[in-house]
This record gives sequence, structure tokens and C-alpha cells, in this order.
Amino acid sequence: MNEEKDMADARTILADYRASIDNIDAALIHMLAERFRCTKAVGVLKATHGLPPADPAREQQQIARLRQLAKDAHLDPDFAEKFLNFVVREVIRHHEQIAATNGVTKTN
Ligand SMILES: C=C(O[C@@H]1C=C(C(=O)O)C=C[C@H]1O)C(=O)O
Repeated sequence: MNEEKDMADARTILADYRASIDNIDAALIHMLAERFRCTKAVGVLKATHGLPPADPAREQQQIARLRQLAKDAHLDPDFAEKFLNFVVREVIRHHEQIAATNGVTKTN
């Protein structure tokens, strides 16, 4: 029956989209893991040189850059900014932890 075939076709298409979604999610996890590996090293560098965990000027530059990249890619720039802020908050939390355990205190 046609309805059954339509439904079977829809399920095939859905499974195909989901296979791509699974690959994309795996790539996102690997990219995030690599980014956090890098930012943790930045946290150690900052802590051992008495640099502050957060750098608001750098964050503003990144927000502007990512908003433009999002616009060019037809992704909502507000979403891109929220996502970056979410990630950066976690990075700063790591940096504060690293500074608390390995940090030097700057006297000047
Ligand atoms: C990684 C850094 O530390 C913090 C985290 C940032 C990030 O995750 O992109 C950017 C600026 C800093 O607030 C850095 O200073 O580069």
C-alpha cells in the first residue's frame, strides 16, 4: 500500500539524517575535547605566570569573530554567542581551579 511505502521511505530518510547527526555530534565532542585540552594548557601557563583566568578583551574579539562566521554560515549569531559564552564560562572555571592549586601570586 502507498501509505506504508511512504512511511518506510520516510524512516529510511530519517535514519540517513540521523547517521549524519551522529557523525556531526561525534566530531563536536572531539573538537570540544581538543579545545579543552588546549585551554587547560593555557590555564597552567596563566597560573604559573600570575596571569588572570579571564581575558574579557579576548572574549569580545572572539564573540565578534564568531558572530560574523555564524552570519556567513546562516547560523543564528545569538546562538553562536550563547554557545561560546557557555564554553568560555567552563574554561574560566578550569583556570580558576588550576590557579588555586598551581598558581603563583603576583606581587607587582
Ligand atoms: C583561553 C583563554 O582563557 C579564557 C577563555 C577563553 C576561551 O575559551 O576562548 C578566552 C579568553 C579567556 O577569558 C585565553 O585567554 O585565551
